[in-house]
Amino acid sequence: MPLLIGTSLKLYFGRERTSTWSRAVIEDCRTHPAVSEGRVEPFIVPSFLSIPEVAALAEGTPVLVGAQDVHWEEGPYTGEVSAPQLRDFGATLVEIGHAERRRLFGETDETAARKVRAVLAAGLVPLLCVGETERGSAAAAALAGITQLAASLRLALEDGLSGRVIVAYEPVWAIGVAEPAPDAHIRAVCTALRIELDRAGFAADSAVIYGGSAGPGLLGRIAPAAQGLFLGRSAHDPRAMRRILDEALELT
Ligand SMILES: O=C[C@H](O)COP(=O)(O)O
Repeated sequence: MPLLIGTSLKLYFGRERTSTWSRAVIEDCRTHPAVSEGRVEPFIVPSFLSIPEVAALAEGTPVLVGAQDVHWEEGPYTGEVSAPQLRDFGATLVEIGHAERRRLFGETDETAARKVRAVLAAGLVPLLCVGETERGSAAAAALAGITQLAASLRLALEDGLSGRVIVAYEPVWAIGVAEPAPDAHIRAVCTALRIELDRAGFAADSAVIYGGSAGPGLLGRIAPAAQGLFLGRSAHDPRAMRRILDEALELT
């Protein structure tokens, strides 16, 4: 299985920088042996507004394009974006339940569950974020993550939906800081989440990846327990993405 390596641009870049950055990163991905040999599946999650442009740039390459959020219904929901719209505009991944959306916009495991169901029903891939809020033991973090994962998959499983699911383990206390969580902590929690995800019976190419102040140098210390990286700030410099692709090539 290829490693998944990608980033959400959150709300960092405007139109022009998104475009310049995406061109550079997609070109690197197109030509890098880690990608062309199928060892890495890269992904980019820009703002909604840039999805059509980034999807057009990524066409014909293995780079997946995602959305940072979704609504679970269609109809009278002013300001929202639906899963079928995202599909029509070229997204294949949909991020759900990021810590910033939980903290700032009141999202819960229940709203995550509705979104996972809507995304799978539209034939898209949920990129579901889970992670404990406080720093503690790996055992407590694994239990919290498994509980969140089970709650977020509940509605999709009840409806008998299948497909690929990507889980991003992002301990909240390790997002936006100087260092990622300790390697052993990441490995232990990702392993526990992977067992739970496998138990749920989604597609074989489902994966658990790590995010939270991740950057060059980390992948070799946490793979294969983590099957990839969800990058934030470190990916703003396309050279960092390239370095991580180099590291993935050495590993696989
Ligand atoms: O979506 C990405 C994560 O929230 C990580 O962001 P960060 O690497 O800037 O901490």
